[in-house]
Amino acid sequence: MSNQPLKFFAFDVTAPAHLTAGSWRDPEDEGWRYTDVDYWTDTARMLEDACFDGVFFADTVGYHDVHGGSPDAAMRDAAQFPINDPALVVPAMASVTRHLGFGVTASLTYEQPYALARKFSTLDHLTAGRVGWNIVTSYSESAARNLGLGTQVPHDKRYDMADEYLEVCYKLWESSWQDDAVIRDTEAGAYLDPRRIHPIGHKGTYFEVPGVHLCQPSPQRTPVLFQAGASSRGTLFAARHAEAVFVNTMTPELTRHGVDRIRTAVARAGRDPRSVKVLALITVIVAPTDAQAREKYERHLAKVSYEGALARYAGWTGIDLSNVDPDLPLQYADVDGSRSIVEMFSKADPGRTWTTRQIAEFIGVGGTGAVIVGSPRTVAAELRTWRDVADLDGFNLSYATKPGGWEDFIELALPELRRQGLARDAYDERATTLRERFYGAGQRRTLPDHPASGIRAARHEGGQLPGAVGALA
Ligand SMILES: Cc1cc2nc3c(=O)[nH]c(=O)nc-3n(C[C@H](O)[C@H](O)[C@H](O)COP(=O)(O)O)c2cc1C
Repeated sequence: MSNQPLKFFAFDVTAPAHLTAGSWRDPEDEGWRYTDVDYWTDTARMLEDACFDGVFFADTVGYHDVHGGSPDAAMRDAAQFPINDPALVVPAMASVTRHLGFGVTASLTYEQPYALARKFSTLDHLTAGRVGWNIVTSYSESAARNLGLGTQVPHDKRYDMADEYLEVCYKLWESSWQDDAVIRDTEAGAYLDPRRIHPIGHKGTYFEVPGVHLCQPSPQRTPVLFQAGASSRGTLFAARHAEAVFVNTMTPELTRHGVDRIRTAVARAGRDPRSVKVLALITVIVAPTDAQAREKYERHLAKVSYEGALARYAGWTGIDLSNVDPDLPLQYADVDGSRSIVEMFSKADPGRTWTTRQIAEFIGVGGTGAVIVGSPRTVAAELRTWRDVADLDGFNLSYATKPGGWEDFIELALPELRRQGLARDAYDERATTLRERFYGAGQRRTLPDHPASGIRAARHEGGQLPGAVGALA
């Protein structure tokens, strides 16, 4: 268990509504401003003033059309739809901040590694090393249909492809360019020294990338790698590649089982299990007193869209519950969508069964994460319990309305968390990149036991460089 101050990320999406079904109906909610760049720069300033570690953007390249066999319910409730590309607001947010990190979800199923590696190198340059990639393989049939695959790649095969995808990215980020390849030698007439830029020569089962990376080395080279799929295959993937995992939550005890499983898998993969940071999805509803917080929560509950919640569940998992008796208990089924979400409402707690109605009620506020409701003291006590029981490093904070949910957290809960040593009140000025935020000042590159470091070492430090593109005259 970590005694460091907790890490806090704001969990958001570039869409009018995220995990709380019907949040947009609250007059205080400003989710509709997602198309306005000022909204994002204001949010960035607010989070940096409060010393948040970062903002964490969810994303999907599909829409929820499984519920009732149509996208109607998702469209009516703005259930993660319409949705813009989060990567494109990051440079604007970075330009008004110096410390805030950016976790950006991007699917590897619909973009070649060569193109994605370039996108993240660009973001790492423009954020001065403050970017992380939340690696997802996507759960959405509609994404597969509209992006040319017809149907989804089967669940476990997606992760097999993802392993090779990461290998290609590591080669591009870590080994293609030497640190000193940009020389800007006006005398010799050479901006670059081609001898220091190397083709990666990758030819694998799924990908072929013979050439060089398009970008010069960025501050972190490999962005901080996040992962959030907790099925058996997903956990194996996380154990190899993730530097931080993002977990759903129901109770601290159940979350602990998942966290133990991840740390055991990390150790089996030959890495230090404590080096993988665990962030939990949580929504905090805080007010000056417990009673006022409860009232606020009831107000949010009254606005929850039952159909909107089920449209989300159906989209995430591929399971349509629209024609199921809402009070019948449900059982686990293997799906090509998110298996961890199906597991959460079936196998995770052997002592409990779930009905459609209960799933909709749970998801309604804060999605697949627990909701903490109370005064600043209650919230601090709860977060401490979650940290200790579930062995967490921090939280990804969702909201019932935005930006009010985070404003309340910052104004009311943070001072108490700071008093109790649970939250920082200043940034470490020496740790300027996102990776240093996790591992301390000076650690801009992946840790030695990470596979990206293996590729870096094999190509550079071992002196065995692959053939250079050309030679300077
Ligand atoms: C807390 C949390 C947040 C997630 N956010 C996203 C997201 O924004 N976009 C996405 O495509 N998948 C998201 N996922 C889905 C997973 O990353 C994963 O691709 C999916 O759950 C399927 O993998 P699994 O069967 O191993 O769980 C999220 C999962 C969790 C637990």
